[in-house]
Amino acid sequence: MQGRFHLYEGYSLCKVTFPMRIFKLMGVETIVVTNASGGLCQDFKVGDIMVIKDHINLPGFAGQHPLCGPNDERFGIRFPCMSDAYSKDLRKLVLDITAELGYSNFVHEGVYCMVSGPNFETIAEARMLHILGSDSVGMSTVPEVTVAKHCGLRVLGLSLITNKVSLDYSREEKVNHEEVLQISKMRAEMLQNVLVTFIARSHQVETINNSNCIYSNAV
Ligand SMILES: O=P(O)(O)O[C@H]1O[C@H](CO)[C@@H](O)[C@H]1O
Ligand SMILES: Nc1nc2[nH]cnc2c(=O)[nH]1
Repeated sequence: MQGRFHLYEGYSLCKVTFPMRIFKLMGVETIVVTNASGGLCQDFKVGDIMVIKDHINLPGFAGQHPLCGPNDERFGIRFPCMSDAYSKDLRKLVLDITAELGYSNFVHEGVYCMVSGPNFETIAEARMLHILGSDSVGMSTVPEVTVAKHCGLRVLGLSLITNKVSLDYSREEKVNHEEVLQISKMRAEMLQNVLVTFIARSHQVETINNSNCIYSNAV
């Protein structure tokens, strides 16, 4: 896919996640999700890639959850497990690939937190998210991954750190969407290299077949 639907654009989470169920019905088994996010982890630098190892579904805590409502048993169970939403095998494969490509210095694993947006975080909000265990924050991905996991798709998630989120009242810099787009363009080729190699090698991971799907926005 080129682009995605966002909650902040006014789409329901049912619409935001609809492509996942279409992919499932098409026979796709694995999805690769990419996004842009703000770095909360102080070790992260602008331009780093975060391999998503877990997420925090903040809108979900407030009842904005794509699986609310009657459960469609054709896709998955009522109470799905979410503790392994991001495949360990796929994470290992992509970490091996980035090491081989010489990218290790700017690739990390971390926890992505979804907020609804559309505003960027206040400093107090950013501090709270950091304390809660988030390494980066963005406005997408989590609903799609939740629905993908619900219907048995395997997920690889890559997040490009496009800006550092300010946790400090004395810092003057302000995040803006142009910066997000600019860093995304800057890193597009590198991410493409990673993904092309990942797809070529994905047969090495036992249960992957060739039915992979890339689902990205900013990159
Ligand atoms: O759509 P993704 O890649 O998550 O992009 C992120 O960047 C945009 C804000 O600059 C928001 O859409 C946010 O979610
Ligand atoms: N919420 C949020 N989304 C982003 N997308 C890219 N950067 C950011 C950020 O700092 N905060």
